[in-house]
Amino acid sequence: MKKKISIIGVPMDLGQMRRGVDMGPSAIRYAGVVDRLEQLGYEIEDLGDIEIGKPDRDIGETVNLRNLKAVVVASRKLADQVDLVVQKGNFPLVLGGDHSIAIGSLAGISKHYKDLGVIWYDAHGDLNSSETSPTGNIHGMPLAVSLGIGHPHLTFIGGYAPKIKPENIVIIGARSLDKGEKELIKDKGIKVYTMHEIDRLGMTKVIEETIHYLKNKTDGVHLSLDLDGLDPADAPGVGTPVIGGVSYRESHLAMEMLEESKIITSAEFVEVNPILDERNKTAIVAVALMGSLFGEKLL
Ligand SMILES: NC(=[NH2+])NCCC[C@H](N)C(=O)O
Ligand SMILES: [Mn+2]
Ligand SMILES: [Mn+2]
Repeated sequence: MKKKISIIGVPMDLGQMRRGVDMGPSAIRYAGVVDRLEQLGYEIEDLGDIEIGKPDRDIGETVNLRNLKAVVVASRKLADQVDLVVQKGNFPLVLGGDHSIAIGSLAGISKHYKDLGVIWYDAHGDLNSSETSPTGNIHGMPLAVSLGIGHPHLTFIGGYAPKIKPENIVIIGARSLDKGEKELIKDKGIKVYTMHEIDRLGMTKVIEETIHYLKNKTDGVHLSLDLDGLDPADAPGVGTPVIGGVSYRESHLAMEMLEESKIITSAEFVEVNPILDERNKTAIVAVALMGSLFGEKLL
């Protein structure tokens, strides 16, 4: 029997400065996510969107943490929703919204696992804190926050920290890392497949190794897929594009292999910005990748 999928939209744009990423969930729904997954035989429950507040007016102690208060409030709401979905035994599928939403997703999911694994499919490490961030944008911080690094208002969402262990993380697609992020990766021994390794090994080997690396030490794996992990030629509708990324074909293969492995227990697709997109291409790509992740086959 197939698991029921619960979709949660998070129209969050406060974790960065490009307007339009709040329309990501609409763009992904418009690209037909519900029909696509229903056709695969899943029962879909669309829980609608989490309510996102207004940008913070006062800066105060939140220097280099843009909109900290509003991000915290939204993350708590998302964590509660995701928590309920996992409690019900459904598969949480979170649609973003900027990548700061991973803070809430992981806060709601991780409490249900002893050793949650995370696959971070992204051009970036998102391992900054207010001390290392060159921008103050919280979407560049969620993976660090989930490791318990950062402002306590963020790291303690859900009432516990850390959410994940460094040895249970695999980053795939990295090609833009800030100085502090590189230091953290070395310091914590986080497994990273940069574009260099993807070029050298090929995606098949990268995903085989990733599955092997996570399979026996984790009791669940969350896929956090930032569409900017893909090359901007295939996914132009993102706020922080970086050339030289993973192709659509490679990403498609990665999703199929993850589906076959049955290790993925929750997922989020983030940073879809229809304002910056070309005819909703990036949302269409996101939905195609979701199709593969949930078992779509040509024959
Ligand atoms: N989720 C993302 N797109 N993150 C981009 C982060 C870019 C940069 N490293 C920063 O900290 O601002
Ligand atoms: Mn990114
Ligand atoms: Mn990201």
